Amino acid sequence: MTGLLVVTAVPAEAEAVRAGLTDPTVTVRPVGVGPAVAGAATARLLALAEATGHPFRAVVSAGIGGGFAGRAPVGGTVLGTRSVAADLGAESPEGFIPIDELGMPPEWLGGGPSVDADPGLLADLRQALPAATVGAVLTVTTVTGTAASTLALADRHHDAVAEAMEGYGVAVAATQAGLPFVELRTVSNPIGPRDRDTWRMREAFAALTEAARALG
Ligand SMILES: O=C(O)c1cccc(C(=O)CC[C@H]2O[C@@H](n3cnc4c(=O)[nH]cnc43)[C@H](O)[C@@H]2O)c1
Repeated sequence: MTGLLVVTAVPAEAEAVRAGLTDPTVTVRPVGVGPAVAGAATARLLALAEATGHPFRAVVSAGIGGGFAGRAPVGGTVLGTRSVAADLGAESPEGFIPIDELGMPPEWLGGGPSVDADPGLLADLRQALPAATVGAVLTVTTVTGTAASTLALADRHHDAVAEAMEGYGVAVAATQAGLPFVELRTVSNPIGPRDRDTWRMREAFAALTEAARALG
């Protein structure tokens, strides 16, 4: 049995995680942006590891993300209680309808539109990262960039503290492989009207390196 698989979206996130690791059994791979490519690439990594007799024991979706104002500060660390496919559903004149309210059976969704973090893995990371904000992390395929959509998401998900673009896809891949999963994010920007000048990538990458010390 090999160690933990940590997947990030982009190589810069993977480098930030590697810089903080103290456990040599942790494998870090950048798998691409968005839930589809990240989920497919994670599934392939897990299958290859299994086929070569070195299966991973757990999967972490890690990287930077946006934080909901008042819930997760820029520069801070977030541990996901669950990863939610927040824009999977249907628009209607009355507003967004989540996929699970459209009458589709959960098995068509790989278990449902939200995957819970493994309780043991989450508890270990909470202990190692006591300052982290703990709550749901939304997975979106479009970065939220208006006040109206920020409000709608925050209203729909009272437990949500952050959003990113890969967690749910990686969570489905881990779950289908029967492996524990958790999402770890550091906050690079507030969620809201798009203003690239407010993004604090350097702080978020530094926080990711610090948080990675807890992995393994
Ligand atoms: O949005 C941009 O302008 C942009 C340009 C170049 C690079 C990036 C990234 O490296 C983002 C990678 C990764 O970050 C996550 N992320 C960060 N902030 C948010 C957010 O507010 N909402 C959703 N996702 C966010 C996401 O997981 C990306 O894959 C960005």
